[in-house]
Amino acid sequence: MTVAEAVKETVSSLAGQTPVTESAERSSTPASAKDVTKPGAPGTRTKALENVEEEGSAPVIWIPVLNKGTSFTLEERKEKRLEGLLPPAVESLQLQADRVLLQLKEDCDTPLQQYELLAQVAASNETLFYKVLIDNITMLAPVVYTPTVGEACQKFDRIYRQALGMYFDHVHYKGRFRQLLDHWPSHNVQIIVVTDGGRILGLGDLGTNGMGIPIGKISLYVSGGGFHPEHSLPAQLDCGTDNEELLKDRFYLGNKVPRLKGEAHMAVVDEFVMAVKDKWPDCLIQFEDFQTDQAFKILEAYRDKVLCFNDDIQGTGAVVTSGFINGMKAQGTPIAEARVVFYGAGSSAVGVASMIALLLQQEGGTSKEEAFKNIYMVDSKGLVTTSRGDELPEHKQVVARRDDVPNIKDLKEIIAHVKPHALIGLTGAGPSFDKDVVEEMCKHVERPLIFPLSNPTSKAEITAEHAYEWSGGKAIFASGSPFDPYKYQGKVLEPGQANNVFIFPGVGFGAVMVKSRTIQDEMLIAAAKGLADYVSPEDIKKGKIYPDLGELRDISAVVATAVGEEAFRLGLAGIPKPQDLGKFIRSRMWLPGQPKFDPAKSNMQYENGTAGVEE
Ligand SMILES: O=C([O-])CC(=O)C(=O)O
Ligand SMILES: [Mg+2]
Repeated sequence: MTVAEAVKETVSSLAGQTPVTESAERSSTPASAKDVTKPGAPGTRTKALENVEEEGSAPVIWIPVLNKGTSFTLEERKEKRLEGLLPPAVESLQLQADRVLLQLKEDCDTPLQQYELLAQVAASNETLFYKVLIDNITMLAPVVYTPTVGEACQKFDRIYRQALGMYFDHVHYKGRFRQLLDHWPSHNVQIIVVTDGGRILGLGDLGTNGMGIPIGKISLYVSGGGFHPEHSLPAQLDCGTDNEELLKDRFYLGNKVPRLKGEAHMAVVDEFVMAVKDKWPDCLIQFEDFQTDQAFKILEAYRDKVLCFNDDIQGTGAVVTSGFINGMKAQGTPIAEARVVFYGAGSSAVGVASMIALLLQQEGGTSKEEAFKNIYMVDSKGLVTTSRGDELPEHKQVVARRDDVPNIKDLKEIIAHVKPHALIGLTGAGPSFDKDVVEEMCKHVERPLIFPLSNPTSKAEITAEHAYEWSGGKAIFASGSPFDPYKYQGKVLEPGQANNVFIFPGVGFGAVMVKSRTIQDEMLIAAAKGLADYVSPEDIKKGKIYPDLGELRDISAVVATAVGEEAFRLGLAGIPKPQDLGKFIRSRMWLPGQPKFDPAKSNMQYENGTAGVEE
């Protein structure tokens, strides 16, 4: 006798009735106890009951994007056949959120435990997850995102409970990616963050463990940018891994094959991009944490063809450009005169340098060559020059110095030679700005910009404490991972967070809402300026050059509007121009507990005279 039959027999004997029919029992009795998956356990995105499978729909409490859990009213429980599937209390979303907050505070000893708890909530009830995240973004961004997400990626295969996104596995499914996309339950995906795990933060090749990054970025696209969760998709390209430890790890979840290189790698990326464009032509693809060479190749291949950008090259480029604009204001240095030393010459460093050079071009009316004259890149061999005798990869050739600079290797000596206004660390290598380096910076500029941007915290080039102590409290400090405020001689100094989280949610939302065909660097400069203007002149004078993360939603609305405006200016937007673009953007930002935006119910006015009709 199967479990289902046993249950039926018990039910009918208790009720003194003939056995209930299959259809009459379908919302209460599992066909097989083995098949029943509790909400939040693996497999809930799909079907868990045999009879449900036949009918093609699972109870709504098992679909994370639709589940409201104990918030379903008695009427809804009746209508959706949920009676008996929930405890009696009908709770508000706020009360549900209070419970999660209590659990986060009282039941979790470490940020990683909080990460795991939140992942569990996300896997069963996305509305609740986003309510908690949005209302507590300052406290929880460091949990779902940098720096805790770094640890979560390192341990992804150990703490794994839920897929939470899609995996494009080249070993088993190459040639079938388009078909795989049809398995994703949402029919309208507007934003995808994709990685191949090749260079996760400053932690190197983490293979499929890198999936934590798309999941974390997507949670900020929704909480910070305003996308509806149903319109978002975290994606992992499994291209193998060269990480020896993972290859030996019995829990590792990816294919244990060497990482694809060159054309074979590009073929997998290409199949993915083409599949997405075929299924969701207006969807934005954000490339994330690919190895430097591949990151540039991928960006060059698609930047003018499809709606996409690379967050490490362009997102980081824009966020640092924003801090640079405000930092120069705080210093009183005209932008066109500012000299910048980059410690590191990977994708992010070259991305930031190129973005700052574009700003210098725009502001100073200079040529590209002229703009690059104020930029000095340093890699493991010292100053990057065309004359130092090694063969430079393409991305370094753009930023290599062509003039007659000496071949210096030591960072302190380079600073003594260049006398920079800003020192930007993007090595991914950990502490490297020592006391001598900071003191040398201070010899030439009253308030030097010191930006240790490598993530997570352990990879930062210098801590806030050291930067403030060694500069006598003078440094204008911003880091990629958050640092706590620091008390220097009785004065509380607030480190800024120069993380692309201030840029990507707004850039993505703005570009998608105006249906931009592509994303151009001018749009990222517009984002950088929008972010820079968000900070008040009084704060800038005090050395506070970035806003607070607590304002992320409002910041993203401002960034999205600036990006949308620029898309219209460049002739890339695919909708008529709304009379009030800011209002248009804000009206579309989703909040938990609210229905999806319905264009039919909107009465937006457009510059071309149309009204009401939107998409
Ligand atoms: O994820 C972050 O915090 C910023 C980023 O893109 C990186 O470090 O690769
Ligand atoms: Mg990144």
